[in-house]
Amino acid sequence: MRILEEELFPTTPGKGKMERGAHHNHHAMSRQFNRCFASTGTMFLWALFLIALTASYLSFQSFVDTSSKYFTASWGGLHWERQIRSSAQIRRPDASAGLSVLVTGAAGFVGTHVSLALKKRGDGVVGLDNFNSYYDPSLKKARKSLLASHGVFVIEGDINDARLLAKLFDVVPFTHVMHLAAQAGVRYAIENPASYVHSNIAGLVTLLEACKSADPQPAIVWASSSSVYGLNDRVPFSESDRTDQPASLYAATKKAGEEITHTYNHIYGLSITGLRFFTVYGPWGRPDMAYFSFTRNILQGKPITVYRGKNRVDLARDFTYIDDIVKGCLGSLDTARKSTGTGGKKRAPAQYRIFNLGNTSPVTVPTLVSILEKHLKMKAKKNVVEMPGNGDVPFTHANISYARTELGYKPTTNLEAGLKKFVKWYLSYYGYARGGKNL
Ligand SMILES: O=C(O)[C@H]1O[C@H](OP(=O)(O)OP(=O)(O)OC[C@H]2O[C@@H](n3ccc(=O)[nH]c3=O)[C@H](O)[C@@H]2O)[C@H](O)[C@@H](O)[C@H]1O
Repeated sequence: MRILEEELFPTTPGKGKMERGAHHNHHAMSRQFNRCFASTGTMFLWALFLIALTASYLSFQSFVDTSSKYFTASWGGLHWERQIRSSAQIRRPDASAGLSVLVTGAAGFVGTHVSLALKKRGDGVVGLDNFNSYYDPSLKKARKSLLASHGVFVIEGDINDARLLAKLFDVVPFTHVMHLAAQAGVRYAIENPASYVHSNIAGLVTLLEACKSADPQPAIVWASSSSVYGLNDRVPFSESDRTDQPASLYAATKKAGEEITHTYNHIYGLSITGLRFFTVYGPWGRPDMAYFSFTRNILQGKPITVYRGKNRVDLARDFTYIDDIVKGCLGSLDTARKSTGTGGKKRAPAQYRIFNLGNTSPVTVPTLVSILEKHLKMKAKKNVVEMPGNGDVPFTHANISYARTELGYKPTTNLEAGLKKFVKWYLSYYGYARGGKNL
């Protein structure tokens, strides 16, 4: 018994046996050697087995982590369905003219504003958001509370959760989907490329699958991006300009979204409107964006980094105020024609549109900083550095003629006025207005 154990689990494989073997004849030695070799081989197999076991345990753990990260939301039940139905209820005087909209990314910046605007005019709104931690989730929770106080219910869930989506379309026959959930940010794609594929590609397809199978099929309005113009240098950017030279993975996933939505329009008759937003800013904005992080740093006396293009040329953006964007979104929902498919089959050609929603007057980043300095009554500590090659483009500038004609879109807030409103909100939200503190 002891021998067997020694063969199976030698403490120092081979060593002792070879030393003993020196006193035996050649055959005995080779027998010993074979046995020793067999023992080493057995141990090797055991080691392999243990490694495989550990690897499968780890990958299972990561699968569990990933799944639970995305789908931890607890949803379902009668109370939950009642909340959804109530939130989706149209309360316009003429209910037949009202919309019932599923807003994805509802606790996001644009999602919050669009949801509020729809609710205020009596449309039904149900929000969906995964509350991920790309930026401070407490800001998203605060937006959720704001929405709740206006009667908009936001479900905590992921657009990749097909079961949840199917359930939602089961509970409410949404007329429209305003799809704003996405992994945003141009430069973050270098750090976390997978998150862009997860939300902007996989999530989009899961959502489109749910919309295609829904009965009735909703019309879809969704957020593309000015970044699809990439290295295009024809100004101002028109919808017909080339968009095949993206400068970032973010841009590439938004461009892919335009192609993917086209496919669903073509095959299944989904009505699609893609909106190319140009650097949207305003109250309740995104902390990862330049105007927001500059404000935070200026108030805290910390330096800001201002990127500059090649040959010391300032970067410029067609910064667009949130209220103008909201008008463009509502105009798109109102003019969207119905989807034409049923039972997952197209019955007739459906509408497919893409619009620029910009402000039409680009402003340089140093000018953005001076406007903030003026409103904050504080000087920024600026580090001017050459733009790192991580996805930025030198400038953006929207031609909005098409949106003006089709949607009646007409931006009315310039950067000076819009930043004034943003700073007012920022000071109040973070407690400065009450002599409070930096967050
Ligand atoms: O239109 C869009 O489709 C995109 O708009 C937005 O991207 P951008 O236009 O890059 O906005 P934003 O980060 O505010 O940088 C503004 C300027 O400040 C410069 N910038 C930025 C950071 C910094 O530290 N320093 C700096 O100079 C920077 O080089 C740039 O010139 C959205 O984030 C994005 O999700 C997408 O929707």
